[in-house]
Parts: sequence; C-alpha cells; structure tokens
Amino acid sequence: MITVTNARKNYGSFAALDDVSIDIPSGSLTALLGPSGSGKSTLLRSIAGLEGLDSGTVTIKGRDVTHEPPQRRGIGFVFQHYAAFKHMTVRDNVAFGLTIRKKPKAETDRKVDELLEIVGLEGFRNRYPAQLSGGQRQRMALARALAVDPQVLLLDEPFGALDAKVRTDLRQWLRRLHDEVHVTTVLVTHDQEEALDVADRIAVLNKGQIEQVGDPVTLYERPANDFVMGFLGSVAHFGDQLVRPHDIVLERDRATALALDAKVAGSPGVVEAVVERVVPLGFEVRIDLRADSGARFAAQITRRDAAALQLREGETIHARAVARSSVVDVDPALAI
Ligand SMILES: Nc1ncnc2c1ncn2[C@@H]1O[C@H](COP(=O)(O)OP(=O)(O)OP(=O)(O)O)[C@@H](O)[C@H]1O
Repeated sequence: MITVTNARKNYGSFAALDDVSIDIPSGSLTALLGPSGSGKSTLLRSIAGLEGLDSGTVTIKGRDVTHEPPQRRGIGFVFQHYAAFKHMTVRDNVAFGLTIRKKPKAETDRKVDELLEIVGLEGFRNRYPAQLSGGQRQRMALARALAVDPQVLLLDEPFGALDAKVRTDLRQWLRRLHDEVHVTTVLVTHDQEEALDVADRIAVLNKGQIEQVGDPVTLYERPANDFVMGFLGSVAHFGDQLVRPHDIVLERDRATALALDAKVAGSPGVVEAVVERVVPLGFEVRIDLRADSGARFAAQITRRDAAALQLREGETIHARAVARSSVVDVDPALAI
C-alpha cells in the first residue's frame, strides 16, 4: 500500500497539490487522471521522491519515506520520453540497475532474459536504442525499471509520445504485464479511455485536489460530481441534469415517452426536440438535437434503434433519460 496523507506542494503562491490524501492498494494498477496542470505528475513525483512536499507524508508498505531520497524508496520510474543510454545495447540498458548494484553476471543475465521475454524484446538484446521503434523503447524502459524488483512502478504518461495505434496496443500489453507481475503500479494519464482501459482504480484530479477515487465502473456510472462525469465520457445537458448521450432514449410518440418516463423516479422529464443531424458512428448513431428552449444536446443510440425510428432531419422527437445512476445535477444556469 502507498499512502499519501495531506500532501501540499506550492510553486510560489500556486498550489499544485492542495491537501491530497490517497491510499493506493498493493498490487493495484491505479491511474491518476486529470486535465493538464491538475497535479498528476506532481503527485507521482512526490511518491517517487523526485519532488519534496511542503507538508504531508508518503508511506510505502507502512514505511514513512517522506524524507527518503528516490533511490531508497524501492521504486521504478518510466517517463514519457525515456532517456536510454544510447551507447549501450538493449541488454546493457535493462541490466543497468543490476550492474551498478554489482550483481553476479549469471544472475543479471538470467533476469535480463526473463524481462526481455516479458516485454517481448527477446530478439532485440544486442540492438542499440536508436534501432528500436518508440513503442519498443518504452517497453525496454519498463524492463529496465522492473529489473531491480521495485515495490512500486511509477509511470508518467509512458505512451504519451506514441501514435494512437501503438498507444492502444501498449496499454493492453501493460495490463497483461501487470496481471503477470502484480507490482503496485501508478500511471499518470490525461486520457480517460486509457485510464478506463488499463486501470483497476482511478483517481480523478482537478486543480491540485482529488475529486473521486474508485474503480472504473463506479466512476463512470456513479460520478461524484459533474467534473468527474464530464471527464470520464461525453455528457449531455438534459433538463436540469447531466446525462450520458447513450442514456437518452428517443420516442416518436409523446404519450409513450411520458408513460415510460413516469416510471423513473427523479427523471428530468420528457424533452421535445428537433432532430438536427443524424450521424452514423459505426455501431452507434449520434442524433444531434435542439430542444424548444434552443439548447442543443446529443443522444447516442444503436444502429438498430435508429433504423426502427427512421429519424429524419427537421422532425420533432421526444427524448427521455434512463440510467438514473449516471445522472448528476447541474448548475441551474446551464439547464435547458
Ligand atoms: N517546477 C515547477 N515550477 C513551477 N510550477 C510548476 C512546476 N512544476 C509544476 N508546476 C505547476 O504545477 C501545476 C501542476 O503540474 P503537474 O505537472 O503536476 O500537472 P499535470 O496534471 O501532470 O499536467 P500535465 O498533464 O500537463 O503534465 C501546473 O500548473 C504546473 O504549471
């Protein structure tokens, strides 16, 4: 378990961490998710010891490491742009931590072979970093961080500089790697899809504070507030509430819409809206709508439902919301 308690970090008068407390369970893969400048990297670097806190404490496995230097915290760290030793082979880069600890060569070789296999770089041991792709370099960085058997693996946007396809492949690979080695991992990302995809717990940060911590399903389905809801997926302003576009149901018939809506406690009601655009998105179809009040919102429905409704642009439809769990109240000024 990593425990951060009442962490504060100021840069001048700016609070990068404003009284942050979080428990990160052993063996979990926890994502620190938030917009740029929310304090994710500062929190990660504080856990690593690369940043000193103004106040508060960090413990790793029950040991207070607040005043310990990074090398005494039992951590492995991977950055977005990994600084590999260019003149060293992949083998020597991965072995680095073991070599400086003067481990016997046979033990080092065995460990490096095992790690290169885990990260899928067995055939690359004699190459130099310049002869690797970006994704391969980041995998080498992970192998290097894991070589010294860290208690904690800290990853700061490790796939941030890679293209979308490689990024998606690598995050699925990271999930499998984590299932294999179980090292407590903290991943900084600003990408909600990445966090939902790989993490078993997500902490959402905003302006130096933690808004909510939980598993991906809880955060998505039961966001604590509209910031978390908006950050974890698209939202529509519906009545006086925020809902997910796929939680809006469209009915051609007003009486049906009203009857079905009456069964939902606390519903924002039925909104009459004009279909402005029908946008096919593959499996789903997005319907851009304009309410009587002039407010615009979008519903997302399956192709099959869209085909059954046969919506035409310019016609009037009746919209209602379902899935009460993922509805949060919004500021009345934003309501439609
Ligand atoms: N060394 C520093 N000196 C002054 N301000 C800093 C320093 N490091 C970070 N900050 C500020 O602290 C805030 C939090 O930075 P941090 O890097 O933790 O954010 P982040 O959530 O990781 O953002 P990003 O996704 O853009 O990296 C930012 O507003 C940043 O400008």
